[in-house]
Amino acid sequence: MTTLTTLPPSALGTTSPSPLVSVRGLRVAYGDGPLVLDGVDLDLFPGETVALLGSSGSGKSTLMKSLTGFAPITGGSAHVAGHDVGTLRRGRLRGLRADVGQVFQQFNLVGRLSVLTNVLTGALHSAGPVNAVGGFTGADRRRAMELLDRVGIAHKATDQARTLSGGQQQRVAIARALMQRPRLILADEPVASLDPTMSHQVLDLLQEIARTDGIPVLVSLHVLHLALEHSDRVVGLRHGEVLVSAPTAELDAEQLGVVYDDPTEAHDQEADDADR
Ligand SMILES: Nc1ncnc2c1ncn2[C@@H]1O[C@H](COP(=O)(O)OP(=O)(O)OP(=O)(O)O)[C@@H](O)[C@H]1O
Repeated sequence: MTTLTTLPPSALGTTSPSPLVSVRGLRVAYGDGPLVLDGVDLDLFPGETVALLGSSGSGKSTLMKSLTGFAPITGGSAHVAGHDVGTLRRGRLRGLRADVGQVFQQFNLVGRLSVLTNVLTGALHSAGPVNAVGGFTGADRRRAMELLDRVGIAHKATDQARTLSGGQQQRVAIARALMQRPRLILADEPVASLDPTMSHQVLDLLQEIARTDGIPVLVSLHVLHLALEHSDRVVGLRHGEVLVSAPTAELDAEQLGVVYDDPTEAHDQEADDADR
């Protein structure tokens, strides 16, 4: 089995920033079950987009959940924006989760609410109970509109979210994540429900946000060539272990085949994507 690991460019040189996320020897098991993550190391640096690849069941979602305290850490450590996730008690998890913007495959918008209100709900992560009840401020509304403008759908602000296309809904979800002023963005299969054109647009947007705002973006993807086109670094998981961690520019589809149970899986995905 081949393990391909090189340091990210941002980790080289004397002026390199500290990682915002630092995971070492992470082990996760659900209940009495087997280890789902087995000794995972991961660093995420400001401004980089890291694609997370692996077969179904390899542990991609679990790794993301472990960064927000939603997965049972049984060994090793995960530090996220200054939080030591494995040691946080329930009350402190709120602070961690306010620092992490999340984007999901099914967008997770409230369909009957307006696009603008959906974006505003991102502000609730940092609001205390009084603010949450008291409504949103004018400054909140202005910021939400600016974010909708940034993601290209300000003209849809008053529409019900359920009336938007999938690609538009995912843009709303990204604006909502930005509303909470995240220090990290986790995107779990954000384009799995989108056509190829929309997929490229959404991934371009995430990469632009990472670069412009200096926020690390960790994005799990099933389609290999999307990872090669839209990331600065690739981390490949297989059966809960990191087999590949290298700058995207140093990788090709052949090398990434090692992360799949069936090496042809990677190439089949590209054919599937082209057929859609
Ligand atoms: N809440 C849970 N309880 C028990 N087992 C779980 C739970 N969540 C995930 N698992 C198991 O952990 C393993 C990894 O699952 P995970 O969802 O992290 O994989 P994945 O790589 O994200 O897969 P996919 O690409 O299909 O989303 C699987 O064997 C899964 O059955």
